[in-house]
Amino acid sequence: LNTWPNPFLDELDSQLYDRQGYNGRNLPVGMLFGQDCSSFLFGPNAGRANAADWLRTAYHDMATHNTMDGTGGLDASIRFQAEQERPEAPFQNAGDGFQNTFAFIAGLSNRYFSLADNIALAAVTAVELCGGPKIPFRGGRVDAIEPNTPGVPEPQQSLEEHVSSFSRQGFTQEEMIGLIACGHTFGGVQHVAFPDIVPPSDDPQNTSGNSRFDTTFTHFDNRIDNNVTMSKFANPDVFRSTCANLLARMIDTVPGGVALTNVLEPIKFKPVAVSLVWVGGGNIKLRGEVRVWNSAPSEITMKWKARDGSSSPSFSAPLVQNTDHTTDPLIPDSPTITNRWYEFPDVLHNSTQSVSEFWFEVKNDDGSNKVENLGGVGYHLQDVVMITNNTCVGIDDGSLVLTVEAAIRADLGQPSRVYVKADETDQTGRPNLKIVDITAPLNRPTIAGYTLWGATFGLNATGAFYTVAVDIDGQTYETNWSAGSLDLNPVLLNSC
Ligand code: HEM
Repeated sequence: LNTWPNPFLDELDSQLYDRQGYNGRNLPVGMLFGQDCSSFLFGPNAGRANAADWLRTAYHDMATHNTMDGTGGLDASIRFQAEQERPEAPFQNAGDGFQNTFAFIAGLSNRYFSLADNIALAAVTAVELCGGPKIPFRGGRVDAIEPNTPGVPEPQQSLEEHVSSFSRQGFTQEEMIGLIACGHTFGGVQHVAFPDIVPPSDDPQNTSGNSRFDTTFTHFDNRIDNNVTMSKFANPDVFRSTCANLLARMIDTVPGGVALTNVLEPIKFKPVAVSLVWVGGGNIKLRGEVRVWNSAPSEITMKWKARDGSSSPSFSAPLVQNTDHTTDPLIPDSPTITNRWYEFPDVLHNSTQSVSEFWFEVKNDDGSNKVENLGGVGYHLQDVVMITNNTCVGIDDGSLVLTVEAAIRADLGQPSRVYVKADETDQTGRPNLKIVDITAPLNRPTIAGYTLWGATFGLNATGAFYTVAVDIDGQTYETNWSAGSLDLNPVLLNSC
């Protein structure tokens, strides 16, 4: 895919592959990085595990799907209290596993990573980090804005009812048996949720009275005690590959009209958090890093072109590997993969010359050379708008306050609109964009071809991503930066 930048795919890639280490995403923390999958939101002695809650949440969210009319599916509608407390079906959504899952993942979503993608990835993370197989992952799920019609199977229903319910969800009887087995390798049934099925517990290590489906309730394996229909799954490889398939289909069961991405493959050479920043006095810097997948180039050189498309041998500087920055994608069944990070060169560019395009020459550790230029296209930048290093985030009375200062090119004429887009959540926890217009400065001197615009405002925000957008002559130009990359953008470390 030669469309760069693509912040949506970049973010999905980070969520899935920057699992442990630098830039590490937070879902794996819920598994304590797979080292001890017994970890539970409310401490160790409840006899419960996040892994079980996260997988069960994904299934119950999906189980409302109706293949006939395309309604329901994995769309985060399980977050609505109404869906968790269905009066017509007191058993199906019993227990606190859904609230627990949302308590963990709330705030980890953003404009590129919906709550529904988050639920799907939480299930994948639980299975992959707790001994299970790698599950193909796609992104692009859309969050429901209201509860779905009921549809989760209930424990007291007959086998026929279960078969017809799974058929409505898009699974055959055999797939139903498989999916339940794959799900019930984790966790158990809680006394607090099902007092008629499970007796109370006086075990101080199991205060919720969780009666486990098997003895390895925090480990993904084919041990599911007392299940005679499962002889095929006695072969652990068959169990793993069947579960990988069924669980992928489960999380990809989405409402009609929702288009998912292709299965994500790691971006092998990934420029991250790239932006031009105005550092004052007519000088700009090109900030960013490159994540290199599982190799250790001996040298990476950045080359660039000026705004007018010209280049010169002096438009060249080495990237510096930051040896503190490594990530492990924790891919099951793969040998240890180490991803390394290289920082863009700290070069001052003159704003009248500027930068319009860059690419890299890579010397690999085996002596071979490679040019990274998106297959000849090059990484293209806009320089119409950039933030300045007076941009900062502060806290006032416990709330986030964002101060934005943007340098906007003067030679293209007067912008019809300049506005900031910042991540917020709505009252149901769904990611939402706050859009704030910046009014034109009163007397605006032009410095080296740029005019400075600014605004300060409060945010009810997760503060994940920020954008300044400029409309000029029917065109929109945007610069993006993220709070997650604070130390990539030291400008943001300036507290206001
Ligand atoms: C006929 C279908 C199903 C029925 C009747 C059923 C029933 C149940 C019940 C009664 C519990 C106990 C819940 C609690 O005490 O909190 C449970 C737990 C669980 N279920 Fe299912 N289930 C079904 C299918 C599935 C599927 C397809 C999956 C996932 C692929 C799944 C994953 C889980 C997990 C992970 C737990 C453990 C939760 C924990 O320990 O906190 N279930 N199930």
